[in-house]
Amino acid sequence: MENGAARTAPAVIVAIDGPSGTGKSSTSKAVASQLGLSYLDTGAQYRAITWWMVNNGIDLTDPTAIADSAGKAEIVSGTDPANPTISVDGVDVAGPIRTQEVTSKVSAVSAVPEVRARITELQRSLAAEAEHGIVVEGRDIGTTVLPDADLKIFLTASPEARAARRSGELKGADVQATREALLKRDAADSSRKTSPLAKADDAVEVDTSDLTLQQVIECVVTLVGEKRAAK
Ligand SMILES: Nc1ncnc2c1ncn2[C@@H]1O[C@H](COP(=O)(O)OP(=O)(O)OP(=O)(O)O)[C@@H](O)[C@H]1O
Ligand SMILES: Nc1ccn([C@H]2C[C@H](O)[C@@H](COP(=O)(O)O)O2)c(=O)n1
Repeated sequence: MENGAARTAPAVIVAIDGPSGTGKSSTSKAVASQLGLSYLDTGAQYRAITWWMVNNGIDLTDPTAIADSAGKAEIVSGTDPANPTISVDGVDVAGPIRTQEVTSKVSAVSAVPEVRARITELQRSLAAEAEHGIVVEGRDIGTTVLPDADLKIFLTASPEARAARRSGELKGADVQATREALLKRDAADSSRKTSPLAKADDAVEVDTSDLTLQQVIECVVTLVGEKRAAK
């Protein structure tokens, strides 16, 4: 659908969840662009708060210290799918939040209930402000952040496919080590007490292991079209 046509369609809220490397960001950004919707990468928000805590010397082995500083950083997300942005206290952190250090620490920070409450509030207000609708991707969007979303998708892929994708991105990183790191983060994200990574009962599960990115995008665009037609 052209963007002009999308503007006349009813606003739609799409939640896309799933483990790391299943294609959430790539799919969500493309679907939002194609349909004229806003786009929110919630993982970037958890990474941003983790980056702030690392930079401010917070002891990340101490959940109380994490909880005490959960409200201190000002996190701002730009929701244009053509130019998604993320800043902390006015500093563009799009690059720094992707370091190995932040990646290895984000699960510990995002497991703390006070952090989740703060970030969930931000996510809900961004979704409420999105005039034409929004695609929000993460781990708990369909189950917790936006339980009334019009469409919920849960993307999966085999650990092998996900590791191969990520190793390609990291230019020759060891596939086995990448696979272990992905599985370790998934285990931590799935086993935390507060809003763990989980498929909502009413989510559509899409296994992307043997699909091209384009096929996944087309599948989600079709599902959004069906939901809109039924509205
Ligand atoms: N269906 C697909 N086939 C092949 N490669 C894909 C597919 N989907 C995504 N990719 C590639 O896999 C990599 C990871 O995708 P993406 O960042 O969208 O995943 P993600 O689920 O958002 O991961 P994370 O949760 O870790 O941020 C990217 O390089 C992307 O281009
Ligand atoms: N809704 C969300 C989104 C992300 N997280 C946490 C768990 C992830 O390991 C981390 C980074 O996410 P990514 O950039 O890999 O998508 O953030 C979460 O707990 N809830």
